[in-house]
Amino acid sequence: MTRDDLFNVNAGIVRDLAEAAAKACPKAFVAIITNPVNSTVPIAAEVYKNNGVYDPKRIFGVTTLDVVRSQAFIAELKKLDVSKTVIPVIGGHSGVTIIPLLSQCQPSAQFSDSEIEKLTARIQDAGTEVVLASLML
Ligand SMILES: NC(=O)C1=CN([C@@H]2O[C@H](COP(=O)(O)OP(=O)(O)OC[C@H]3O[C@@H](n4cnc5c(N)ncnc54)[C@H](O)[C@@H]3O)[C@@H](O)[C@H]2O)C=CC1
Ligand SMILES: O=C([O-])CC(=O)C(=O)O
Repeated sequence: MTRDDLFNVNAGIVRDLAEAAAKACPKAFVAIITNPVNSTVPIAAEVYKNNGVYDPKRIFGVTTLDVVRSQAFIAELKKLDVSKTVIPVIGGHSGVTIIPLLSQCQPSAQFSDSEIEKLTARIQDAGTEVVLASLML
């Protein structure tokens, strides 16, 4: 089970909320956290397009957890102060679409090829572990 399995229920909820927002407050900044984020953001974008009010600079997917987890894993590995570790993460919010920019880590850190491989996989899979755990409750 992954975030994609949440699609059937959540797609309709996001569509209806986006429809209402496109009509009531088309200029608002919309931050979409509902999973699967990689699909719910495009759904909202399509609804806004259908309403003739789409502005790509106003619709966002929330992926901050991927940043926070990257910071925690890197600080742990490199014995850094997590509160001072900064690591940009770009892309989406699922598996290989989550792209931690390890070379841009601050303070700067050196990673071996094996560390890059393991860290990247851990960061990309961490959220899926959370989704799985919440479904087992
Ligand atoms: N992008 C991210 O980093 C994260 C995404 N999420 C996603 O956020 C979503 C919510 O997660 P939680 O807050 O943990 O769940 P939750 O179960 O605590 O809250 C869900 C809320 O949605 C409401 N709801 C249910 N059906 C609805 C409908 N038809 N219309 C409007 N509201 C409805 C429920 O009453 C409940 O208050 C999930 O899709 C989860 O996967 C959660 C955490 C992080
Ligand atoms: O839906 C959730 O609670 C989990 C999630 O996206 C994450 O931890 O990245």
